[in-house]
Amino acid sequence: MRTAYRIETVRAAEAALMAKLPPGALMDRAAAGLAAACAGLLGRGRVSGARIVVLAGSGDNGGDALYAGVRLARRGAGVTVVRLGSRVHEAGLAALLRAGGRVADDPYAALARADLVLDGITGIGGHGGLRPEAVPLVRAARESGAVLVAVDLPSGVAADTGEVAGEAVRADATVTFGAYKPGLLVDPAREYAGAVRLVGIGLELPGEPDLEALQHADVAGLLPAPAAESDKYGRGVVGVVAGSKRYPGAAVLAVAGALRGGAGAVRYVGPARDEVLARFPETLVHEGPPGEAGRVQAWVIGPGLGDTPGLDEVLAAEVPVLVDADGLGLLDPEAVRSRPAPTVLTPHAGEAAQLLGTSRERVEAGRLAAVRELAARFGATVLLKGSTTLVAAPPPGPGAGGDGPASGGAVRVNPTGTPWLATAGSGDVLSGLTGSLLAAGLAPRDAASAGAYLHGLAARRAARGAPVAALDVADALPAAWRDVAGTEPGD
Ligand SMILES: NC(=O)C1=CN([C@@H]2O[C@H](COP(=O)(O)OP(=O)(O)OC[C@H]3O[C@@H](n4cnc5c(N)ncnc54)[C@H](O)[C@@H]3O)[C@@H](O)[C@H]2O)[C@@H](O)CC1
Ligand SMILES: Nc1ncnc2c1ncn2[C@@H]1O[C@H](COP(=O)(O)OP(=O)(O)O)[C@@H](O)[C@H]1O
Ligand SMILES: [K+]
Repeated sequence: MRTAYRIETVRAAEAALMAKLPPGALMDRAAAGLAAACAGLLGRGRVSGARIVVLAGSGDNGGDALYAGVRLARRGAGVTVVRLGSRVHEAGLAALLRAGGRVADDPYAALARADLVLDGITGIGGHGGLRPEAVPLVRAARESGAVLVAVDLPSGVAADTGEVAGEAVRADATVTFGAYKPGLLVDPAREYAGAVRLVGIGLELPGEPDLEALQHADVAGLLPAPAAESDKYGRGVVGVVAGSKRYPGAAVLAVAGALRGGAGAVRYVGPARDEVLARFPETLVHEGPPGEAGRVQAWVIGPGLGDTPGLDEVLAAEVPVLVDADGLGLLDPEAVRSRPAPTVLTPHAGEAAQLLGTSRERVEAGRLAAVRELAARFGATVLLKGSTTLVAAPPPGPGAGGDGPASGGAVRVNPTGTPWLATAGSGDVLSGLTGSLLAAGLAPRDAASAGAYLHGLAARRAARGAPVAALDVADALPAAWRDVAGTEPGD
């Protein structure tokens, strides 16, 4: 599990640790890790003679960068400091000057010649994005061809939310201290961070993070496996209400996902029975209303459904329900909140915007806030799809499903996937898959995060650098499942 903590928590852990250590010890640890990472990026034997520029802001983030500069200067690098703001970390600057570093006469000339630039403008103390005077320097650093290394965070991004107001440093790599910050894992900020390396500085952090990303072994521990005596009903039946005369394909895709999600049987309800059966003869089909379809342990409703017949009936069922696509358009928060069984909503940013009464752009700029807000408003587990897929469980309530702690618990960020997934119908596969995991007995937050994980992995396998169609993703799900399930704990 990869975990991330917000600024307040990191600062509290830092304060507790600093109280036990001599002054400067933590910054020294951070600078040592940073310098080692820079040496690695420059390459073996390339530190001596390397031209390094430190962009130093006024806080401790600049201090880290300056002390890393000291270590690199002692190994023979030529280190030049560009001061931003009225003051810099004076002890750090003095140490760097003693080690042979100097303050740049012409910052742009220094940047143009640099092999590596350290962005020490702001870290977790930054607010309000890059200031105007920093913008041209950051652009010059980006255009210079030097390796651009962000210290703790790319300056200009919001550590807690992943939001980026205006310009920010686009780093090749970020060396972060003590803990990942949410912004390093959530777009748009994630994209600015480049390759992220965590340097341990000995922080003791709380057991419950603000954000977590499952890894193979975590997902392996969640996936259902049939016992020797399981029958198909024991493994769970997932009901899929999807498709319409206009969009029969959505039904086929949702069923394709559902058949690969671990349920023992898939029941399809809707007008696309012929299309579904032609492709998947193993599907149980039903043409009447969902309530008469027979036993079902979890419902998926919405993909390609048009005007959503059956939504009220499905929501009335006392089993988990996943609502996607067209089903989301008519959703009444109170109807969802008052359900005794869990509900999972799987909007993309546009659908989330509609549900929240805001714009798509605002959802994409502030995904974490949007997913938390939706989970609270609907009392549902929400899987917000997109370039960073997030899963938030609701705060406790009738529909919470009992798997989230008091606050709703950590938001999960999905680490798999590929931009090739942005293809029509791939969301239908995901809703079928996730519904199937729900029917197999996974708790809502686990079903949603394991579903997103497998879906993203399958897409990567299917794509391997080329376009994929949604059905290719569904076809790659068993291989993705095997990759994950074959993982030993700790892998
Ligand atoms: N507290 C600790 O024990 C440790 C802190 N460390 C470093 O310290 C950093 C936090 O240091 P600080 O709290 O001093 O904060 P920062 O260095 O992140 O930034 C605060 C300073 O930047 C200025 N500032 C704020 N927003 C700005 C903006 N948009 N543009 C330009 N300047 C801006 C503020 O006036 C303040 O002087 C961490 O990110 C990390 O790099 C590490 O050394 C590890 C240990
Ligand atoms: N830029 C992106 N990078 C990675 N994955 C993406 C990106 N954009 C969309 N996706 C993923 O693609 C899928 C698209 O689903 P959705 O928007 O519901 O499309 P559809 O309704 O056509 O099925 C989701 O799993 C989503 O997370
Ligand atoms: K920085």
